Amino acid sequence: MAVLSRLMLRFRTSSTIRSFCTKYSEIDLTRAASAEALSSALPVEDSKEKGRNVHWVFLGCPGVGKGTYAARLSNLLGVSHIATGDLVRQELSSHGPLSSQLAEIVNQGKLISDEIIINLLSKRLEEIQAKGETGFILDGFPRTVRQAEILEGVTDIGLVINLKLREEALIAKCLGRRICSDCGGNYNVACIDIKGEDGSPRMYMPPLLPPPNCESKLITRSDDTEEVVKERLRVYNEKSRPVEEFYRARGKLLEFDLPGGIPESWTKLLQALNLDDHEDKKSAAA
Ligand SMILES: Nc1ncnc2c1ncn2[C@@H]1O[C@H](COP(=O)(O)OP(=O)(O)O)[C@@H](O)[C@H]1O
Repeated sequence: MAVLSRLMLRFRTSSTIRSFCTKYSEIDLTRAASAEALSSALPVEDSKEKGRNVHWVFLGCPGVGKGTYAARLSNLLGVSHIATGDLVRQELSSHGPLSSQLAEIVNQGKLISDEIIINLLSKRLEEIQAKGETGFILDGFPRTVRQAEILEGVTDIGLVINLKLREEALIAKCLGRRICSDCGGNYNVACIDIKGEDGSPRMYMPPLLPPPNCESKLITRSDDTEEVVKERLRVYNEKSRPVEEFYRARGKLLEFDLPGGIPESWTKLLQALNLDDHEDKKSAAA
């Protein structure tokens, strides 16, 4: 508890918080800045039901496929998938008081402040708790060592899966990403075929094309331009790469090199997680 109080104190008195207090008076900053908010929103553990104790995190560069595999795994284990990038995009589309400031940060490829992201995450965790759920898979959080410390102070993360892919494939995947503006389906028009060099295997990822009824409704994320993707990769290396080390040092990091497209990678990921005998795996992949 003392550790948590110290974290909260540091969190509350930082200059970032003070500047946001002045700038974004619309949001409840005491709550936003409080690790306590996150702590109280976290579901209470109950080991009796399947997946309820899963408190896992997906790490990895932009475009690596965190969303795809976190969603499939959540489906398989019957727990909530919480993607902080989706929470940010929801906030943007709500056209609330924070929207224009957030849009500027996201479209520059920068990170949202810890306090705003924790505020959004706390609200989502409260919704999950209200539904009586206790397990979750986080995707896109933590993204800084500070966020990791705050999370570590309020819950015990069991496993951190670090997805890895070569940088040229990451850029191609981000640029090929498409979303159906009608059904929200995620697709990718990139066909990635990278020849193996120096003993590394060939990397082949076929496109994930939309069904005919989505074809005319495809949109691209505003931060998926080449310039912004490169900045997001730079920011990942600067701010999020140390988070890998944070969890490696605690023996929680599972490194996973994606071998290729979704079917092959999903099968190998389940093997790495010792979930390959899971009875529901076929339906989860649907
Ligand atoms: N934990 C976080 N901390 C700060 N900013 C975040 C966080 N999660 C998401 N964001 C913001 O939302 C944007 C989109 O996030 P996400 O969809 O996870 O992107 P990516 O494809 O780069 O992994 C990020 O570039 C960042 O501006």
